[in-house]
Amino acid sequence: MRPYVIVNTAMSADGKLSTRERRQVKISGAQDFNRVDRLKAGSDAVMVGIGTVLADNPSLTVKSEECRNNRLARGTSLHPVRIVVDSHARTPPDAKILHKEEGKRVIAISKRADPAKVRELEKFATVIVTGNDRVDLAEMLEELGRMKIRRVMVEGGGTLIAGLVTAGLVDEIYTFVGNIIIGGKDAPTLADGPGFVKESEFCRLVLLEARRIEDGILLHWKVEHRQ
Ligand SMILES: NC(=O)C1=CN([C@@H]2O[C@H](COP(=O)(O)OP(=O)(O)OC[C@H]3O[C@@H](n4cnc5c(N)ncnc54)[C@H](OP(=O)(O)O)[C@@H]3O)[C@@H](O)[C@H]2O)C=CC1
Ligand SMILES: Nc1nc(O)c(N)c(N[C@@H]2O[C@H](COP(=O)(O)O)[C@@H](O)[C@H]2O)n1
Repeated sequence: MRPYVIVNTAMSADGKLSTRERRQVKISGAQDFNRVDRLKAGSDAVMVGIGTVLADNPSLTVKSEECRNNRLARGTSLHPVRIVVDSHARTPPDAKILHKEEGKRVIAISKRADPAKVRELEKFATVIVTGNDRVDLAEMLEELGRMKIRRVMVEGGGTLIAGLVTAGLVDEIYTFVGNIIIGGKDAPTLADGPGFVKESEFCRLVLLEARRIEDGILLHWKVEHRQ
């Protein structure tokens, strides 16, 4: 069974996740960062696409002492499993996600990945192989389920989220909308990729909550799955 998948992103008031050069922007304030930390701490795994690793070099660790202690008290590892979706094994061997603090890492690759790069990554991470040229997201999630990962938080970016949404693999979405305009038609958004053409293909959402946090608003959506 695939894990429950929760997407979390911060976007500007005009719906951008970062600048057109894919430069990371601080959109959330301290209060929202704490919420994200709690969401992460409550997950078995946190996932990003290779685009985010190359652009931001994130560590994806749980930050607050309280959240770390709660995880340890529950008998789980200090940090959720950190997962990179990376068809061609482009994750730099010195990426922070592979080295910052203890914990399990998973790199999901396709059959087309360069074996030499894969061998290098296997020193730091468990490698899952699905798909011929691109990671098969449904198969990857099934494999994560077999690894006893029940709840995955996806931190982005827009290309990976679009792939997951298109494949009907997302259950909930949190979007924090901050009080800035980043602009630029080429700046990343929540769901990039080719987009849907027909209205019947659109991903439908149910609004669970809209809450002010500092100078922005948090939207919490549930995804309506097609029967
Ligand atoms: N504000 C926020 O909350 C966040 C912002 N960001 C921003 O987002 C940007 C990065 O986003 P983006 O460039 O879209 O990269 P992503 O992190 O979404 O990674 C996309 C890559 O994932 C790989 N991938 C493998 N299989 C699939 C699949 N089946 N479907 C989709 N993708 C797949 C592809 O590379 P390959 O084919 O090589 O495997 C693809 O190019 C950065 O600017 C970052 O700062 C990121 C996270 C959160
Ligand atoms: N929640 C949130 N708010 C913002 O303003 C952001 N820019 C992001 N970006 C995401 O956070 C990751 C940073 O992870 P680490 O602090 O290195 O653990 C970054 O890669 C984006 O995924 N998120």
